[in-house]
Amino acid sequence: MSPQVGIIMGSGSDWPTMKLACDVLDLLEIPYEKKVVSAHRTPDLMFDYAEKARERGLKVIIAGAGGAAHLPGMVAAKTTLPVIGVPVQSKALNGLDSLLSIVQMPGGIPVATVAIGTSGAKNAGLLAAQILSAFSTDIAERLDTYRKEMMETVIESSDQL
Ligand SMILES: Nc1c(C(=O)O)ncn1[C@@H]1O[C@H](COP(=O)(O)O)[C@@H](O)[C@H]1O
Repeated sequence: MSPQVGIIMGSGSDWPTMKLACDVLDLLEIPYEKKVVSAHRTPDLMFDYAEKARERGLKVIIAGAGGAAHLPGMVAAKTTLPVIGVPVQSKALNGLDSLLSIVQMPGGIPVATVAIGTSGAKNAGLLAAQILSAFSTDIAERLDTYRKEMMETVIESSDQL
C-alpha cells in the first residue's frame, strides 16, 4: 500500500526523536515514508515535497525540526493536507525555541503542534493515525486495542506498587 503519512525532519540528527512517530505507525500498521527535508538547507526540495504530497496520495504530514524550526510551517504553507509539527529538543534552548517556532503560526495556516521531543513525536504518530481513523474502521479498531493495552499496562503498574 502507498504511504499514507509523510514523516519529514530537518536533519538526520532529528531521527532519534522522529523514530518514535515511525514506531507508532509500524505498530498500527499504517504505511508511511520518512525523509530529511529542510526549509533552510533544501528549500526547493521542501517546496516540491509539499506541493506534490497530496497528488502522491499522502493524507497527513508529520514534520519535525529543532531550533529555528520553520519546516512544519513552511510545508503547511504549501499544502492543505493536515500538518503535525514536532518540536525537536534543541541543545541550546532545550526545544523551547523549536516549540515557539512551530506553534505560533499566523491565522490561516494551521500546524497541529505536539509536545517537545520523543513524547511529542509519539503523539504525532498517534494523532496522524487518529486523523486517518475518521475514514478507516480498521485503524479505529487498532487504536481501540492500543488504548486498551495502555490502560492495562497502567493498571498493572499500579498493582505492582
Ligand atoms: N529547523 C531546521 C530546519 C528547517 O526548519 O527547515 N532544517 C534543519 N533544522 C534543524 O536544525 C537542527 C540542527 O541540525 P544539524 O544537527 O544537522 O546541525 C535540527 O534539529 C534540524 O531539525
